[in-house]
Amino acid sequence: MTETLQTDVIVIGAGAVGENAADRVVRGGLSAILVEADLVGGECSYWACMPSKALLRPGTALAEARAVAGSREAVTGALDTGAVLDRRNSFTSQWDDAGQADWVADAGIELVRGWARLSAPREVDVRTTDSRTLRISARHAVVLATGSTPTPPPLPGLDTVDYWGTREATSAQEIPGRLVVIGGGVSGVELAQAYARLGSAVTLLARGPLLKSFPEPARNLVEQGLKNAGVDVRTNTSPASVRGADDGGVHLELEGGESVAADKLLVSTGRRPALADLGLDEVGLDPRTLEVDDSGQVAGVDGGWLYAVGDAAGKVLLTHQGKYEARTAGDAIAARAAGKPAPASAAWTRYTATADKYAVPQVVFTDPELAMVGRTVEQARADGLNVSETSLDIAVAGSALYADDYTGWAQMVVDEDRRVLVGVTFAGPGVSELLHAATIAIVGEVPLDRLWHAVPAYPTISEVWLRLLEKYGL
Ligand SMILES: Cc1cc2nc3c(=O)[nH]c(=O)nc-3n(C[C@H](O)[C@H](O)[C@H](O)COP(=O)(O)OP(=O)(O)OC[C@H]3O[C@@H](n4cnc5c(N)ncnc54)[C@H](O)[C@@H]3O)c2cc1C
Ligand SMILES: NC(=O)c1ccc[n+]([C@@H]2O[C@H](COP(=O)([O-])OP(=O)(O)OC[C@H]3O[C@@H](n4cnc5c(N)ncnc54)[C@H](O)[C@@H]3O)[C@@H](O)[C@H]2O)c1
Repeated sequence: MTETLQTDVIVIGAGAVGENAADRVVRGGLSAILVEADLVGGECSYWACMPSKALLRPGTALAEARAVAGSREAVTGALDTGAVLDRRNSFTSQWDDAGQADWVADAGIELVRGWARLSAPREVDVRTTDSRTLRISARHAVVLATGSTPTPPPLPGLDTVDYWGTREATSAQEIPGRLVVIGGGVSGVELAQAYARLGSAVTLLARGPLLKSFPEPARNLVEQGLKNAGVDVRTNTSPASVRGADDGGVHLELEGGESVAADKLLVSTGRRPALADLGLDEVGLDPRTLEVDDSGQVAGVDGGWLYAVGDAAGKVLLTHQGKYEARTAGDAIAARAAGKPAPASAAWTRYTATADKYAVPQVVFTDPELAMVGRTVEQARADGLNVSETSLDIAVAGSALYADDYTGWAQMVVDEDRRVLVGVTFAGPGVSELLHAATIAIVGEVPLDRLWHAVPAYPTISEVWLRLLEKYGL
């Protein structure tokens, strides 16, 4: 028998993004049901951001202690692998979502556990985890916050071997002796370095350069950091086939004729929005061509009741940006339900995720870190902007104090017609905490002549801002 429920807004997917969307509509005075098929908290909490950073941080902390004379002499041991894994396990709450489910309840959101599918406009059927069938109807909106799924490469033999995706790599309880990683994107480089520092002999295969979308001097520093950690980095290298080896591991033939043997294979070759088996066809939509506007609303839906946010929307696959989309969509839903105008076309309103286009910050948490916000020179020129580029090595009193032989690089991209920043990149130890200043300068469109008055404290790495502005000509 089908049970029925009614609410104002149904949110499908209780990852970080779905949680925020539901929270926002409840804060806006509406009721919300949040449907989750797996763990409340989603990928970021249990198999992505949190565990991957927990695996990286101890290696970075140890390397930073070794980079300073005085503390270097005090470091006599190696990483304690068991303690690293225990700390990672505690960051994922041992893959138990009770804490997050409590947060959902405290936020006034109703949680339904099960797999949700659209069955009609504003209507969702849920096969619950305890095998009931629910039909939920929404008075105002349905929000897709279903995340993304990995896209494995069409590699001959891959379906015959037992390989890791990022889920297995972030939740593993043992460190493989030899690990081969396919994919030179952010997941690939972060996990390659984490495992190398935890004791694996790691080979990283990238079909092009590492971290292709970042400025070359910055990604070169990360590549050197990986090599310093012992990773065998092979750029412009693709596997031709893989098969199981007699010792229980894997054997890869590379396109150049070489081969690599390993105990484990990690495939991290990207992700795509998780829109399959959601019933989109039931409401006349093709999951392959979903168009989502700046307020999260899906195009071509009568009455505008369908929204998509976070990885599911496919715009920017980052937790913080997805949560921002969730806040803007949640506010837009609440405003529209109250009959207020919430146009998606006006930039920088609380109903539009404008920063998705101009000011996305991202940190690659390797050692050294790579932190970038906004556009590269190439992206800005492709957008028709008249930009200049100023770059230099990070060499200020703060960086010298931070680490002996500190090596870093910084770049700013300036829109010359408006004399404002449109892109900033830092690479080097400890630069991730410099990034938010750049994000504020870009979002605030702070004129360079005013930025000149933002004096960095002495002696911090932030003094690189002063050097950049001086080199620019101020
Ligand atoms: C290894 C790795 C490391 C990363 N590190 C970072 C990082 O450091 N910083 C960062 O910003 N981003 C990072 N990311 C990206 C980040 O994990 C994602 O952008 C983020 O998790 C997306 O959140 P989401 O809520 O949109 O999706 P998800 O977290 O995937 O949540 C979607 C939820 O929907 C549920 N669901 C799907 N379909 C249904 C259905 N039909 N019915 C019910 N429930 C359903 C799923 O079970 C899931 O819980 C990383 C990604 C990876 C792979
Ligand atoms: N620190 C962070 O913020 C962080 C960390 C990890 C992941 N993420 C995000 O999660 C998403 C997924 O990360 P990801 O690293 O899996 O994806 P990605 O898209 O960043 O990188 C995928 C890599 O795999 C390569 N690739 C794709 N198909 C291939 C093939 N057939 N053969 C060989 N190589 C192939 C691509 O060239 C690319 O280098 C990204 O959007 C990323 O930004 C963020």
